[in-house]
Amino acid sequence: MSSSQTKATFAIQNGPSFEGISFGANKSVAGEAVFTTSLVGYPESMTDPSYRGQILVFTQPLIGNYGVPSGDARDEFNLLKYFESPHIHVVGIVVAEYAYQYSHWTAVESLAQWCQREGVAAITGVDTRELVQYLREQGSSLGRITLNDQDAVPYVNPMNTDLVAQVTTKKPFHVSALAGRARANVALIDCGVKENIIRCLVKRGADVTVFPYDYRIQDVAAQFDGIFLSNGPGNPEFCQATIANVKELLNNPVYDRIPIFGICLGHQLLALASGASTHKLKYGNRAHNIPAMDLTTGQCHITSQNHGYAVDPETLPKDQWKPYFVNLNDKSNEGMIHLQRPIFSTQFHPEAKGGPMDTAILFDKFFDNIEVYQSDSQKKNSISQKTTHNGEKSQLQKFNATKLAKERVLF
Ligand SMILES: NC(=O)CC[C@H](N)C(=O)O
Repeated sequence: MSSSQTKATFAIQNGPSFEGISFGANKSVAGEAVFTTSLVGYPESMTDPSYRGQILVFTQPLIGNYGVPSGDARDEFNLLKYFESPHIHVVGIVVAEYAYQYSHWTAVESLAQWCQREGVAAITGVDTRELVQYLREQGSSLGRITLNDQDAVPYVNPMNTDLVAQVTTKKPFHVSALAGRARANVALIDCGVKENIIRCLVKRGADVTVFPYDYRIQDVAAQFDGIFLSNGPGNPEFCQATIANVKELLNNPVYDRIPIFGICLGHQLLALASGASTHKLKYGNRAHNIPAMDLTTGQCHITSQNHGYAVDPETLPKDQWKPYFVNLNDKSNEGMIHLQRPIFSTQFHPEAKGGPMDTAILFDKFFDNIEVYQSDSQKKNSISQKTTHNGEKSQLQKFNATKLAKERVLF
């Protein structure tokens, strides 16, 4: 250790402590300690809003070697090219060996510089094998990073707070398909959506309107060809307003042809809205190579995942739903499909960029459902009649997508 380096400690509540060196912000932090076995994708993972409030331990020993790409770079849809959201959401990271030298054609700064700028703590020199063995046996635990010249901060459990409220867009915004390519209008409920999910939709020809997580989506459903429920952080039970809104979509027969697709938290919210339950997993699934079997075909897909909760498949109403995918490692539920309606959801991330793209085909399935719905104009019209009949007047008239913000509204 050189004289310019700051010593740091990573401690687990009621568990072991590890000494190391700080390479991040000059700040002590606390959160839920979780681990990922992904080999690549630290910029994507750290900016994924689903990681809000967590301290992320990387089992890949060398981290930082390809630096950090530009957070300003945009693609042809004006979406962030390299990040999943504009800022880092983990409160801290723990690595075995930080690569002080980085090299990559997209890199504009080092991981250390990025963490310092974003106020994120980072510690290197930790035996992450020993640490992860502990977390695997003990289950996910609270942890904290303390810079040794500072007082330790109290342990906090981010799962006791409404994290989705912190990451959802504050106002609706709109992302358009390329000119001349639009073939569907999709409403996306933003519980902490990743940029690549929006990209997967607009790339296939959707004009996407993104709504705050508690927006009464049933009031505007008439003007959309499909509804998407996003990923997001924390315990799904905190999203009571979203659950109530989705429940109305599920229970009112007027909506019974509208396609719905949910990913990760979106899957859990659909399950809760259907009357099923969720539980916290012992230590969650965070990796890019988790096998999930499609129960309708018997095929196994290698999937990207990042979740701490799971749906209890036996609590799904059997006359309406069947499990769609199952995790071949721990046998947890990985998705569900409606028996009568064009609705399905997955616990894994079919869009995930750091990992395999085996299941991106599920976005095509959503668009197939949308096409069927679009050709059923009678059904679509009955929704607009319902929304006007109620005296709640559809917000269709006053809702003009072209006037909306073009990116997420942070404050
Ligand atoms: N990536 C996600 O959407 C995570 C969902 C939920 N917060 C969980 O941890 O299970």
